[in-house]
Amino acid sequence: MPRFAANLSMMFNEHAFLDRFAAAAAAGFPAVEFLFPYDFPAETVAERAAAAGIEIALFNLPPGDWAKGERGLAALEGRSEEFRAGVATALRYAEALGVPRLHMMAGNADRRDAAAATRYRDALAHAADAAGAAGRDLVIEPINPRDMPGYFLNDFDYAAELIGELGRPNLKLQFDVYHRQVMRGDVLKGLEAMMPIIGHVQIASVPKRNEPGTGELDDFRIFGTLDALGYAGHVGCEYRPAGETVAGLGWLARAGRRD
Ligand SMILES: O=C(O)C(=O)[C@@H](O)CO
Ligand SMILES: [Mg+2]
Repeated sequence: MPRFAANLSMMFNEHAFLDRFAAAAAAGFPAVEFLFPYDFPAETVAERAAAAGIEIALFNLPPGDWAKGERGLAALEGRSEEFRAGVATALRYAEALGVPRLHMMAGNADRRDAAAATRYRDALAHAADAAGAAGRDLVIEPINPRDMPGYFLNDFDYAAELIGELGRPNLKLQFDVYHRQVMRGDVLKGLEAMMPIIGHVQIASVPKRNEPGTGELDDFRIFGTLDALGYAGHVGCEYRPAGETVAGLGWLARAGRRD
């Protein structure tokens, strides 16, 4: 069975953010992930995770003004100083929280705009190098245009090409099964082909983005494939519980039973 990480931005929303670490641990998760820790001092988040005895698998670099619709700064014009400050902040949090990898969001920009593509590439090289110097991985995630219209990184092959071209050993792909299925399908072959560059996996049912096992894919077969491919990283459970979080965890018991 893969190492599941509860996504605290979507799951356990019955509790305040800092209480979700203990709730996830009590529900049997060995790890968590979330969008952003920056509303709280790093030391406070670290204390809550340590008290719950739970590992933090991943969080994102600061995204710009999320409430105003910004979804990362990397490809945006005139924001490189803010982007670089965000990289430093994220690495400070990663150190305090003992987090091995960070997700760099791209921002809303047109991938066919050569200037935006150059900005994205430069930002990626900078963030990967800074993360590498701090002993951390950096991951990038193609996101489907239905959920995030206008998002720059909306193609798996493009992401894989960039990772290959930049050639940083700590720069990897975040393979979100939900986005892959919405954009392209061919999930099992995609996992197989991209496994050498995959640094993090996320899962949710398609199309409702609820619990695994409730949508159009055989999510349990996907878990088996990840095991068969030797994937040793985390699988982030980035889904919106259809009801109360714990009441919807039957899928986790079933994944453990492999039936
Ligand atoms: O939306 C997703 O999928 C994510 O993984 C987030 O980190 C970015 O919004
Ligand atoms: Mg995702």
